[in-house]
Amino acid sequence: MTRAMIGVIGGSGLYQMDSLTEAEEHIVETPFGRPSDVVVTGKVNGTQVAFLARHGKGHRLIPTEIPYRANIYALKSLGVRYLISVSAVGSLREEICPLDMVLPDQFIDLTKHRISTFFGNDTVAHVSMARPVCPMLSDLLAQAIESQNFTDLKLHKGGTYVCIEGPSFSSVAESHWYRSMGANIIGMTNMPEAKLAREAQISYATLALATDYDCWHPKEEHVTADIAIANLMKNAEHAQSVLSSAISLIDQKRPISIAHNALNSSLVTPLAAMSAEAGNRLNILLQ
Ligand SMILES: CSC[C@H]1O[C@H](OP(=O)(O)O)[C@H](O)[C@@H]1O
Ligand SMILES: Nc1ncnc2[nH]cnc12
Repeated sequence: MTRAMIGVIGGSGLYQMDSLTEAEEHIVETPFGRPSDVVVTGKVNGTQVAFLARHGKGHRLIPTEIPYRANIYALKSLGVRYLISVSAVGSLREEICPLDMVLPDQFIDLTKHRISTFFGNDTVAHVSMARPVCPMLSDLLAQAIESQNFTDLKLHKGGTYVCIEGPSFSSVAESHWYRSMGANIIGMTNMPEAKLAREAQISYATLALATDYDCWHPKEEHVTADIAIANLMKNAEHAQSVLSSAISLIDQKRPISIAHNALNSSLVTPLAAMSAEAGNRLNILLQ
């Protein structure tokens, strides 16, 4: 099967990569089931990339239903070492306007119904999530955004993404509560995705695209799916050009990431003490 060092997970509004040539679709089976959709491999400016639509083509999966483990495992089994997550988010800050881009560097996980680890069943590991985003990868995304000279949006480097279970949007009280926690943006999908990427030793960074002001803002309309979707289309167009440029930069620089050897200091169960089945299951993550 074709291998790719760089992976892209496309969120709401981003169901394919326009710049991908020589596209091949792969139905990937994993010990954690099938991913959200086929993984599409192909070339962007000559660099091999693997793309996966997080909600499936046609947006069929609510955030709770997304097979996060299968998605990350499938990408890792295709050779992915750098993963760009593209996500629609609500803004929890006045200065982050709809259409702006944010490169979050922290997450708060408020999800309730998702399995957030590959471990268990005979294997124990505790990875560090102190710095969940790879700073070098995020810097390359920033360079790619700046190289586009967008005039209609701002880039915000850093910030905290609070991840809720959804699929309903928040109440006004919750929205104020997230602001009081110090969160800057809100979404429903980056957890447990970022945790699983770390367990799979994949460098992870999010390109967050603001669609709305959630519902805390005294003057702006409370978010609805229609409001978010109206901005998603413009955001997706911006994201396509950023991705092409970021992929070339990542291929040139291939930055070292703490994620790449995250399991060196985190695996508690010695490989020799695991069952053969558990060892095989984790083999891909350990590569
Ligand atoms: C259609 S707006 C709400 C939807 O968009 C975000 O998804 P993604 O991160 O995949 O772009 C948000 O988390 C919700 O799932
Ligand atoms: N306000 C919001 N809350 C949660 N997820 C979102 N995705 C886009 N806007 C959002």
